[in-house]
Amino acid sequence: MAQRLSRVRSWGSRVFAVECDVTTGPVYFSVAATPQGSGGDVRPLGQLFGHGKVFSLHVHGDDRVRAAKFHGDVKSRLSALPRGHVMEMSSFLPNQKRSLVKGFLMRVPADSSAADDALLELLREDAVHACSYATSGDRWWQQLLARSEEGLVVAERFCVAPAPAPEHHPSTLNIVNSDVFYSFRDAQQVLIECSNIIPESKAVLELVNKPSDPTVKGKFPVIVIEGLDATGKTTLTDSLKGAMGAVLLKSPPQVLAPFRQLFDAEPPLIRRAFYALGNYITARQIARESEKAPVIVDRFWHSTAAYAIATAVSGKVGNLPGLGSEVYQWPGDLLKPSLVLLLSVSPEERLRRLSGRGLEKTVEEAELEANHLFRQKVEEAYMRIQNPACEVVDASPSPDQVLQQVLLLIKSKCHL
Ligand SMILES: Nc1ncnc2c1ncn2[C@@H]1O[C@H](COP(=O)(O)OP(=O)(O)OP(=O)(O)O)[C@@H](O)[C@H]1O
Ligand SMILES: Nc1ccn([C@@H]2O[C@H](COP(=O)(O)O)[C@@H](O)[C@H]2O)c(=O)n1
Repeated sequence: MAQRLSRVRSWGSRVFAVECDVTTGPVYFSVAATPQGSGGDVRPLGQLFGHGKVFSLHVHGDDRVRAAKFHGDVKSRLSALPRGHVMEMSSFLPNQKRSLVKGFLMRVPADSSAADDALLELLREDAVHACSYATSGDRWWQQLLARSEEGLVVAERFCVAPAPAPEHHPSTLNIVNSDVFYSFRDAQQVLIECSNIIPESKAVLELVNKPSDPTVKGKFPVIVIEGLDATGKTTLTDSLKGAMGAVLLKSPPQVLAPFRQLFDAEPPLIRRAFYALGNYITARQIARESEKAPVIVDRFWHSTAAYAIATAVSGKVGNLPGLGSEVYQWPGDLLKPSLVLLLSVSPEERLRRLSGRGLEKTVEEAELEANHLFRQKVEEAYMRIQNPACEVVDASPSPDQVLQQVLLLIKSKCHL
């Protein structure tokens, strides 16, 4: 057990955050080997641990690809438990980047034995740390569980105390290089690490590995059109192509289309690295085509970063990293467009356009519809990305009016 604990660096100084309600924010607590003066409101702890049986699980491990895959596996196994309620739970060292470990808090009725069986099975994996919660006297205890011949046993226990909310939401600690990649090499490294378990990674790596200098664009302007789905990007980019005699490119590029569905089903680490690499392929195409004509690009790095940040940061828009944070910086080795335009329509108009189109939605698109908070976070993250920042375009008028408005903007910003 000592060996198991040693892998969880500084367990005693970790803070735990449980997302009970995304609108009110997480409940924070810390643990210590001996009781400490609580000095905080203990009622949320009672509300968290005091109903039925409560367990928490964290997936640690040095192999980040395996840990990411296993985390998804744990979630589906816990979610399948009858009469269970699963909440996101993370543990972290306050203000320490890359210290976040993701996990779950699970509540089941007191008479349920299914959860014990599931934990016993999961604890076969070294990377899993499971705890139960119990009260004695006026204190709550976190009990680290281990497998034994008799079943689950308590190996060690820690006293729980309320902890103050950190300055920044904990999910922001691990965005860099887990959700958003700021160099070709960092994204490429994830797919290299995946090659054994996802053979298609090798084919993607071969497509991106072609040598060239992707940061340099040609003499013609490069205009990126961004926005949530159904804001009119396809309609506008097609019209701009005709009106400007431009070349139309997309990110992810067509060559990655056969792999997209597969990578969309992978955990964020792998999925986001795939989209990041797609931008470098598109950048190469932009560099080549902008030597000959203006280039219009349907989605680029703003989309990759904004969706990734909005997904990684749970809860309210206020939980996003602040304006000026490093997470909104453009990758130093990625070609910079001349202009980025963000199409914006009201949520009602977007839904009208989505339903009018009647196409099948991706899971993420379906979530956008259901989750107002998520949509707000994606739009806010789009607008916080810097250098180049995007110009917001009101895309609610008719297609032709939007086209004329955008042509004028391009003329003035790109000095055409
Ligand atoms: N200015 C507009 N006014 C009214 N309807 C529009 C306008 N622009 C596009 N639409 C309609 O809205 C729907 C979505 O448009 P479009 O496919 O261009 O959006 P998109 O941003 O490319 O979506 P996605 O990202 O999901 O591919 C289509 O049915 C399209 O005809
Ligand atoms: N450059 C990009 C483009 C897309 N994504 C991800 O794809 C989804 C939206 O794509 P559509 O084809 O539906 O427009 C969205 O969920 C993004 O996560 C990306 O990451 N980078």
